[in-house]
Amino acid sequence: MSAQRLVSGQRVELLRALCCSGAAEGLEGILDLLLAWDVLVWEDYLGLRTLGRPLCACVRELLDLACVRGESACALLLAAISRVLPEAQNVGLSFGGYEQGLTPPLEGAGTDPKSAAQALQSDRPSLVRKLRGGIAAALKALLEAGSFTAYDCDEVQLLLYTPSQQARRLLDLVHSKGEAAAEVLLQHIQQKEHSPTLPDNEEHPTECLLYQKKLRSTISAQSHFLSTYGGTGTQSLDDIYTEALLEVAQGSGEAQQPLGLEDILGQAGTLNEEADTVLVSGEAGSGKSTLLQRLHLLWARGAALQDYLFLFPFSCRRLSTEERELSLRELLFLHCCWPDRDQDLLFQFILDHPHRVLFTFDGMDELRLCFSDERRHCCPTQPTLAPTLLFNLLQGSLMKGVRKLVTSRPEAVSPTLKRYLCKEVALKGFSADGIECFVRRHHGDPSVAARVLDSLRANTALFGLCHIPVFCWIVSQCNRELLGCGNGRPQTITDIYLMVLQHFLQCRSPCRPVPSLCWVQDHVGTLMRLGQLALDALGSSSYVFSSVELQRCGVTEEDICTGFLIQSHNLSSPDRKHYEFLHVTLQCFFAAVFIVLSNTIDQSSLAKLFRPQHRQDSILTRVCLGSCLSASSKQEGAPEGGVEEAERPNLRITATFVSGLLSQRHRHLLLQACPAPALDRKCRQVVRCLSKGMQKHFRSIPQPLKGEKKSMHAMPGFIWLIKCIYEMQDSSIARDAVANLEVEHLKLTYLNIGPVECTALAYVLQHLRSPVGLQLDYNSVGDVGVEQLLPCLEVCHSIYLRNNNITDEGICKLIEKGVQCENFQKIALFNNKLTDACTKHFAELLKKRSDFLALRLGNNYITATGAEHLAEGLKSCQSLQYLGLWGNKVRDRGAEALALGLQSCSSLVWLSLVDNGIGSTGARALAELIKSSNTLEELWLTKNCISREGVEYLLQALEKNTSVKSVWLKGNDLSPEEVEEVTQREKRLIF
Ligand SMILES: Nc1ncnc2c1ncn2[C@@H]1O[C@H](COP(=O)(O)OP(=O)(O)OP(=O)(O)O)[C@@H](O)[C@H]1O
Repeated sequence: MSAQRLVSGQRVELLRALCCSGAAEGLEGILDLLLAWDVLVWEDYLGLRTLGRPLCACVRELLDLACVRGESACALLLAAISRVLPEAQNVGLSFGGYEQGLTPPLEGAGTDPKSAAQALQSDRPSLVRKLRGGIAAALKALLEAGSFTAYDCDEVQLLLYTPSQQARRLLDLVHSKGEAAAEVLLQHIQQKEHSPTLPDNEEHPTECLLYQKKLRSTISAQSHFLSTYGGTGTQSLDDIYTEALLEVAQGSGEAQQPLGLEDILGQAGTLNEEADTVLVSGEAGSGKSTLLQRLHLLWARGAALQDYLFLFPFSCRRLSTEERELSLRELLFLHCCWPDRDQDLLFQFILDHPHRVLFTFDGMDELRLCFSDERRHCCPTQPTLAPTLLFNLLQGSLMKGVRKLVTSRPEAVSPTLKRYLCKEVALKGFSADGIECFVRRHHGDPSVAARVLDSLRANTALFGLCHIPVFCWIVSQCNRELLGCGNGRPQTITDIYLMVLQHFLQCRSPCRPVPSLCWVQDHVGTLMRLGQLALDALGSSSYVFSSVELQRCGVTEEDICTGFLIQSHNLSSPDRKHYEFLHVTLQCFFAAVFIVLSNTIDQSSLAKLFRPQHRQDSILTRVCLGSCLSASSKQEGAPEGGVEEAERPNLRITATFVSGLLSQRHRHLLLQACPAPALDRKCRQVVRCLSKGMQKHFRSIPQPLKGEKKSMHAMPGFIWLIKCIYEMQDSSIARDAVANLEVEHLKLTYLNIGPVECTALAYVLQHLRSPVGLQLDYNSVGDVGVEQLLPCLEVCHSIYLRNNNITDEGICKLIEKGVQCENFQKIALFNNKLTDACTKHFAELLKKRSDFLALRLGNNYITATGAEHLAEGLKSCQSLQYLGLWGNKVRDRGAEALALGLQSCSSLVWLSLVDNGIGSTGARALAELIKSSNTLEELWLTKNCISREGVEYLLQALEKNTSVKSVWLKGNDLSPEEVEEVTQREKRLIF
């Protein structure tokens, strides 16, 4: 098809692709290329620029202009679009081969430009890339040469421009100034290219290198040891660090590829080219701080991230304790590393080279305030509050262009912050292999490691929990308790934390080295003192305690010796010690112990802990826990006007522990320290709260529209309630909780559901009274999660597990169970890691279950062999209505096998073989299927390699078929004329 027709025929799609992100970067990049390739002259460009104009209007004008200019302009436009737009935005666009076929002139390699101004135009795309990290230095050169005025410089550096826009604005201004200015700029760029290590400004490399050396050795010393376990500091990170699973946060719908550590700051998964902040999100204890620590260590050793001359690590926990106003300069030098000399020069160098600097901020969720972009602060030397500095750095108003790496729990990432993210990477904890590797590293003695692993494999719920590194660490740490626990095998998070409690109290407490059955009673004082400290602080998002705070709660030296509190090295000085809990989840656990054992917690406090926590509730939360909050945390008061307090995911974790502690299984322990009536009362109240919480969710279910299923879309709070119920380990509570849930479809997509959540979900949902469709798409269920879900498969008529990292191993277990489940009729497994190995099992399922309705296996790794196995099952299947194999590789042989297998199937309504490498031979076989079927309505064959000959078979088959409504054929091997011709003959062929 001609390029002109492709452009005019796809006008709507092109408009959507170029405007959907709302950012002008795509269009501007295209204009750069078109200018360089002489498709546009300067006047065209000025007319098409986006400055101050609606993006869509500019795109429309560009499309019109290309069409008017004719075929070669359109061909180059298509080539430019395919080069510039990210793949996700190109989906569905057809470039008709123009993206490769017509080779545009190489940037800067065409005819030799006659003048510097022409060189700026023909090299424009690469100049934009080169300039965007060094605007300040280029302006300085132009200013010094008298080509630019201070006013020009200000105009280029307007805050509202992205770095690329600043670079373009600079080039535009140079163009308007003429040849002399262009020469200055080119010369500056050439000089810069000859000194690649320290671009822009070479004046003070020695000072920079000296500071870099100091920074490296400081960071290396800080990150060498893992900070956990009693602060003994003896576990080196090199010995214990285990790779965890990292993925681009979901949303693209693409199959997830695991990322390596260096990919975090690489291109993969970039959503917003103009933003400089990368977020690593992960649940509590998933290893975010440890991952940052590893990156810091590697940088300090020169083993990773070497593009960055300086790395400045920050802890949000520490920033939260910073009460002074301070400037960016003070923040860097005081919080990270003090320069021994030439501070002014060094700081100026840092400001001039933002792209060579990396800031990391660990634990955004621990800041007391929510991210806000309302208070602007742009001056690097003017003091302000630490959170204001942080927020302005993240959004790029301060030190634009500097790379930021932030970690946070997912709940604490607000939509406002998301707007400033370049990309989001999800940290998913350990894989099954990772757990094994960690346990082996943790135990010097291989026989102990083997026994721990055996006991984990024998207890799948516990194995599921070990995907979260902090739980894996506890389980490994407490191997003696684990291996000796006999029947009472740990199942829940509370079980694990009670195990570590017992371990520390018995092994580390100086006063009672002999293990005792009454260990709670023996240590009740310690528990209450540490519990009160933990709870007081949680109410005000405090995680670091001064000696004064310890004294206020009566915490003794002996309590500290138990090892739950460690000295906070960053904040302690010889005369002022500060402490923090070993891990924040342990702080939550101690807070829960206090809530359960204390007689000062009244009913309303407990009720409020279980309320859904919205932001506006956070002040309330403080009030609700007021009875046990100490004076100091109350005094902190509300934040300054306009800034919201951060959410408190830790209160949810605390509530989960409270539920677990009140479970009957732990009653004997708690009775050592609390009378039964008090425990009964609290337990009854928690059960009531959980039940009420569930009812509230059910009440929010809308009445279905006519013809639709009654469906509930669960929010994160629902999963939390389910986890609390699981912690109670009482099936009657689980049964009552869902007794009133009457839905046909339960949607639990994008909720970070991993194996731990699957265990809890299955525990509760198995009690549903009528079968549901369980939609778990876009989570991290994995093979272990699938196994955990099996108990509730009985009540599922459909299960949707798209994009969940599931392999043949997990799916085989699911099918084995599914074959026996009466209600089970549909499964969707799009975007997983399935291969031919699982197809025999599906064939068995189809043979044995005469009422199975839908099998969707799109975007996996199934080839012709797998299709042949499936076909065996299809031969005896008389119920299947939907078969989806989009994005596999069954090719002609597979299509033939499937078509043959489906010949006798009198129920099939919908078949998708999109993008499967099928040619005309396959089309011929599918034509036979069309002839024999009187149920098939839709056949999807988009993106294959069927030629005109293959389509002829389909045409002839359709002449004899009345049931088929459409055969989708876009993206096959037909010329535009052929497409025209066949659609004239058969309207049901859709291109
Ligand atoms: N990659 C890893 N290799 C070895 N151990 C790890 C790893 N990640 C985490 N751990 C263990 O788990 C503990 C908790 O991890 P970490 O503090 O990094 O989690 P986090 O995600 O930052 O938690 P939170 O959000 O609650 O602060 C660590 O102290 C360490 O013992």
